[in-house]
Amino acid sequence: MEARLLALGLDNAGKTTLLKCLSGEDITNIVPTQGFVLKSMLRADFKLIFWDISGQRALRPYWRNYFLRIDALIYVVDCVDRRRIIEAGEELMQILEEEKLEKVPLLVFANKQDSVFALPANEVPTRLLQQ
Ligand SMILES: Nc1nc2c(ncn2[C@@H]2O[C@H](COP(=O)(O)OP(=O)(O)OP(=O)(O)O)[C@@H](O)[C@H]2O)c(=O)[nH]1
Ligand SMILES: [Mg+2]
Repeated sequence: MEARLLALGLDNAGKTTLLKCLSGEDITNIVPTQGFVLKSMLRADFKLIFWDISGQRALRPYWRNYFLRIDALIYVVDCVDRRRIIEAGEELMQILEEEKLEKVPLLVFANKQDSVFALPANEVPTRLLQQ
């Protein structure tokens, strides 16, 4: 069995860190992703293929190039960066308008909950939707 997952979210949200954590890699020296990184993880007889895409504003128009044949979408939100929560919401809304993603399950990952300044995870959906 094989599943293709796409990680999206604003720059600095923590996509690369999350994926490296999942694959048990060192997370001490993570740099902003340039373009995209393809990551493969084998779990028992299950293969997970992750597309880790840059969240930099200039590269966001390219997100849609990865929407084909995706089994799930993980949208990572930096809960400490309250200033950009509306921007994160706007980008998410644009993604959800894509026909190719119509039937694709979405996980919104309320990241950086270890920080005392983080917006609590249960408040994230409402804040993302406020425009
Ligand atoms: N406190 C805290 N910091 C985190 C967490 N996850 C990521 N970070 C930090 O957030 C910064 C950005 O992490 P990245 O994983 O590079 O973010 P990204 O979403 O891949 O960013 P781009 O590749 O530029 O799109 C780094 O300094 C990480 O150490 C978290 O759960 N808690
Ligand atoms: Mg990255």
